[in-house]
Amino acid sequence: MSSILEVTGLNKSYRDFSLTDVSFSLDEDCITGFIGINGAGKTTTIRTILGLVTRASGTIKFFGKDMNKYEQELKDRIGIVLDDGGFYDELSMAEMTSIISPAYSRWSEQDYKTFMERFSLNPRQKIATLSKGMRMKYSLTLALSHQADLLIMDEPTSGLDPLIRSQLMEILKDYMKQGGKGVFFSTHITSDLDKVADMLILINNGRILFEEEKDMLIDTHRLVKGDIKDLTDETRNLFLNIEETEFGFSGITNQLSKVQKNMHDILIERPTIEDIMLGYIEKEAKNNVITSR
Ligand SMILES: Nc1ncnc2c1ncn2[C@@H]1O[C@H](COP(=O)(O)OP(=O)(O)OP(=O)(O)O)[C@@H](O)[C@H]1O
Repeated sequence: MSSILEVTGLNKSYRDFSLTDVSFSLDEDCITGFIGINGAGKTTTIRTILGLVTRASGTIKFFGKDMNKYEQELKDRIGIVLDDGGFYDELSMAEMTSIISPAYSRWSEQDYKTFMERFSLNPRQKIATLSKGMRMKYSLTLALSHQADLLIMDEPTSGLDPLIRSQLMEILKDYMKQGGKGVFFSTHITSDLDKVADMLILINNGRILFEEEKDMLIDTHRLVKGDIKDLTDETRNLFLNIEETEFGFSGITNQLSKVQKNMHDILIERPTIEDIMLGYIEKEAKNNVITSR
């Protein structure tokens, strides 16, 4: 499998936030979910790898080529969906499209019309009058209309109703069927990824906490529920996080066999992506408290 994007040692600082040594890679034929809570650094990472904000250090290679040297050629091959879209509000979608489409060497008027119809968008409607969801659908239409080899989307599902969200997931699966393509999309709505993602990358406080195959991640973690009296210093350490209530505890573990050896009368469930994400975030928060003491 060849690499579609390689990000190595990316650093970027704002006054109160930094991306620290962000490295990851995307393989072709993979849909990768870029997950993290609000303010984790998803948008900053995406904008930085696309060269929309400057970086302090790091290398970015799309399709094996350096973004600094081949920016125009590479952007021709990337379908981009950003939250603001960068559109001119006073234009209609048709007028905006006539400005954007010549920038792409493989623009397909047929694909454009198909997606505009699929999303029930009227090309004559002014951009200023589009709802948030319609704006997102228009962005998606543009990204999907120039035979891109990689789709990079920042929170594409935010503002979309559940019907359109599931339609989008189907569109992504169809897009991948062409072969040799890749999708990278950020979201904090992890349920969107359950059906479609192959890989997951978790970012928190500007650092990558894991980059893992989704199925592997779910297979190696379990949600355990049990009685608080079974929690000792030793057993607590077997969990990424623990939530205690008056009825008992629940926690995420990646050491199930040890948990089973040391704890009895427990319920073991398959975790969701969100359970695992929160487990790692809470574990990091706990570690940060310990190291800052
Ligand atoms: N231009 C900027 N100047 C200063 N700080 C910024 C700027 N852009 C982003 N930040 C800060 O960087 C941090 C990460 O923001 P970012 O938008 O990358 O997070 P996110 O993971 O995309 O969040 P969300 O899910 O809420 O969109 C935030 O604390 C934000 O305030």
